[in-house]
Amino acid sequence: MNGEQAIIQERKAQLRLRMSGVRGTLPPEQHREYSEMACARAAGWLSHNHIRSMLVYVPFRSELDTKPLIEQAWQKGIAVYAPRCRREDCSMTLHRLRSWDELDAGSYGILEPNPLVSPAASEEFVPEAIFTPGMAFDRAGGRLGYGGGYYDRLHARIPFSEGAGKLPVWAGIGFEIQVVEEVPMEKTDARLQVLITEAGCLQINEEAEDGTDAF
Ligand SMILES: Nc1nc2c(c(=O)[nH]1)N(C=O)[C@@H](CNc1ccc(C(=O)N[C@@H](CCC(=O)O)C(=O)O)cc1)CN2
Ligand SMILES: Nc1ncnc2c1ncn2[C@@H]1O[C@H](COP(=O)(O)OP(=O)(O)OP(=O)(O)O)[C@@H](O)[C@H]1O
Repeated sequence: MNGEQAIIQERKAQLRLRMSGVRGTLPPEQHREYSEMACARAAGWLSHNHIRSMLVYVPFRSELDTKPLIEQAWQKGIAVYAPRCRREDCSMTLHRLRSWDELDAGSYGILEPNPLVSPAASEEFVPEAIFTPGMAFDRAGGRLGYGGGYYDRLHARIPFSEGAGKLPVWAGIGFEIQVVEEVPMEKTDARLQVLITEAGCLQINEEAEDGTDAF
């Protein structure tokens, strides 16, 4: 690790500390209302872009509740996939999710698809949209996760998938209170193309000026 990377990682650690409690400050009623508003925006965005398959996180801790989005997608016949963590190498496998019964407590206590009921999709499979979780986001596509690098690794693998046709659109979905001025980004961190919150759906078009890759 070089000095510049070490500084960015230290800034990320500080931002994680600052943001870790923020989502939890939303009163339950607001948490539910904002989750529904953001999910409705996300569902509208899917329709507008004729998206037929998506990867989406199943919420844990105080994350935005993506269940209304998943149910909307089921109703519209959009194929829903959820990730399963492999802690050994911080990678994720993608599993088709057809009902809530297919989920079990997995890594970190996150509800994940039971692989016996829903086997992993092939490594070549690429969903048309990927909704990422985050502790913080910025308006230039910056995203801060829990620090496992799970989504960065997924991004690193997908463009190189054998036979991958269209690349997915990467969209962050979270609460407006999670949007900060700037998330520190390393070279391996990819930027989101869309940011959806209860307040709006932001299309991020600008070229990054710091050399970080776009999702
Ligand atoms: N709903 C959801 N699913 C997700 C993610 C997410 O952010 N949200 N992830 C996004 O990448 C991955 C899981 N990443 C995680 C990484 C660390 C910890 C965690 O609890 N870390 C401890 C400290 C270290 C440890 O116990 O190993 C902590 O925060 O206290 C949780 C999830 C994949 N699935
Ligand atoms: N493509 C990759 N291959 C290997 N290691 C990677 C890759 N991308 C990121 N990493 C490493 O993973 C670690 C965590 O990265 P980072 O802090 O960006 O996680 P995060 O985006 O907050 O987490 P997550 O994606 O799990 O929510 C860092 O040490 C980073 O160098």
